[in-house]
Amino acid sequence: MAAEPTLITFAAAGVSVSTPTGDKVLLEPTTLELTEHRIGVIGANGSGKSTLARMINGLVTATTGQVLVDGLDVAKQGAAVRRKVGFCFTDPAAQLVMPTCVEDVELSLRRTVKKASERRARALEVLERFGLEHRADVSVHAISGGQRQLLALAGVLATDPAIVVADEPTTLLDLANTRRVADLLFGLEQQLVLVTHDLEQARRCDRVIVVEDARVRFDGPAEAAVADYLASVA
Ligand SMILES: Nc1ncnc2c1ncn2[C@@H]1O[C@H](COP(=O)(O)OP(=O)(O)OP(=O)(O)O)[C@@H](O)[C@H]1O
Repeated sequence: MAAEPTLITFAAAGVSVSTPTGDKVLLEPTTLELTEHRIGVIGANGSGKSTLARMINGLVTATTGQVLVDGLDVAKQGAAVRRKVGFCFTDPAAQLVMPTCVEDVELSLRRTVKKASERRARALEVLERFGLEHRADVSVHAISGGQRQLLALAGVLATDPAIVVADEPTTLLDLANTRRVADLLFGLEQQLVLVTHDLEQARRCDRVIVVEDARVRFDGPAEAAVADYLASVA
């Protein structure tokens, strides 16, 4: 039997987010503690899902309240938090910056593997795990959209983060690649926070948060959450 994953705690206490000018509230005061293995976040476009997800690694800072990840204050210990949290963007182009696939994974490993030859070897191992070893020396622009998303995930997972936050990681993918990326995410031992419009993926989560108009509308078991969301758009 697979070992139980180590779950870290994301805790938001009275957290709200407003635009810098204060003219728009992006997240109403929210208190949450996320300790489940797989947590889904669903809701309409513009409801505030990404805002919530981005707070977990400090990409969005709370205007009020405190966000803790495994006891670390995101506002004060941002670098330590980001070492624990791997963030995967909807569009892999947002995180693929090196010319070739292997170089991009090597970039992720720069802090943890100091020796260049070891870094190359580790990056090649990571590519193999994702079925991309034959693309190692290919340009990141010359691989398919599905492969790019897998490569972006490979770069995130290469650093072995304690928690993986994925913001609509399959939105740009076809059905086969959607399944491949989703299976990979749901096969992770790490804690997963998954923002998604894919209700099948939401149903695979242990807990689902429904966001509506910058507030949590529902928070509970997957089936009940999906039913609540569907009712809200009926
Ligand atoms: N920096 C910002 N300045 C102003 N408005 C912002 C900013 N960031 C987000 N917003 C607005 O906040 C609202 C919530 O955005 P967010 O990206 O969290 O929504 P979402 O639920 O993830 O949407 P989608 O499903 O379309 O990705 C949107 O109306 C968005 O335009």
